[in-house]
Amino acid sequence: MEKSIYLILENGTVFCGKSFGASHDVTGEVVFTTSMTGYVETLTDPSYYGQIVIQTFPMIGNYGVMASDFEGDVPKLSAYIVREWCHDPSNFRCEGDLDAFLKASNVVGMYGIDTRALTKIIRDCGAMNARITTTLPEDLTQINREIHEYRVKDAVKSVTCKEVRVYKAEQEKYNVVLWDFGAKRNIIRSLQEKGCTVTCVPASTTAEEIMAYHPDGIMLSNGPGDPAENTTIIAELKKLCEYRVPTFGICLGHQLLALSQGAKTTKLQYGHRGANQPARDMETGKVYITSQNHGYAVETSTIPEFAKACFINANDHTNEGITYLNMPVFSVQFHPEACGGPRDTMFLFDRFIAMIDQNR
Ligand SMILES: NC(=O)CC[C@H](N)C(=O)O
Repeated sequence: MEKSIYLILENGTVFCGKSFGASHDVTGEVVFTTSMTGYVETLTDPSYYGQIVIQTFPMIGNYGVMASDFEGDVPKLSAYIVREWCHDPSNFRCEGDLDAFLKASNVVGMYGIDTRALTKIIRDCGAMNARITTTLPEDLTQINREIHEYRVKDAVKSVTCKEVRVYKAEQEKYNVVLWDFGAKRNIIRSLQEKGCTVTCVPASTTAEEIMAYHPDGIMLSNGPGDPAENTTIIAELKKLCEYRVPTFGICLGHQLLALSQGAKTTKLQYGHRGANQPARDMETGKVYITSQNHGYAVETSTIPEFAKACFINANDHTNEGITYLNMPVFSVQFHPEACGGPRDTMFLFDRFIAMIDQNR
């Protein structure tokens, strides 16, 4: 029999569920993702660092876990909540089940709770902190204070690569530096497919050090945490932009780029996390279905006059992309590299390559 465990939300609500995966107490920000598939990518996406992730889809794990779908080396999220997990996955690529994977990765899992009720609370009250605990004390005052005070610290520093790594393209045509703030692997794969040899550099790299690689293009990766906290990176990025090298930013990369050019970011009520978020191309009016995972957004009214918004979210009209008019630079809030999610916006990698070609 699995043990009972408790989820204590910052607003005082307590859910009782069952334990799977690792079993220890953990605190984090609770967020939900609406993806129906792609849970392996969700579990290993470094952008979830410090978060307790809820899957709104009721049954998770039916095709098992396979290392070739990982988006990072190991899971960085704090805990994982599902309605029900699949004990007997079926898939020719399956290498193990969800429970074994969470145990091996030391990630706390919770199942058997009403994830719909939980998601409704997050939708109404906004993303909030929570604690998962094996023992529920009678007096919650102390725990409630700790939950309330919890903040993710050093998010980017905790997930960036420790040293430079080079990923060769089969037929190398371009040399791209990927500034790694917690990059998903499919960004690297997508660039390699386009003939880019990718030099992945740690978040602490300076603009001068990046320029020393003589890059044809620069890719700014996704990553965890509050974008505005990365003040050193933002200052380096401002310097880097002055070299006018073709640059493409994704998610956190998009936010950092905007911040470096004087725009502001705000926290969304409960963020966009899922595989069917609609992003409207503001020039053509065409709507693309995109994969997303973010809790912050660039405030449209703060976008500088030398830039223009090029995508907006068709649900809540928040900014989803910016093109800079004074330099060969553009960025998007969603994930064109997909995984898990639709490949509708893969063409943005071609746009980046075209920018590089034009600049040569
Ligand atoms: N996936 C990402 O890059 C997320 C960016 C940022 N941490 C946010 O939550 O908004």
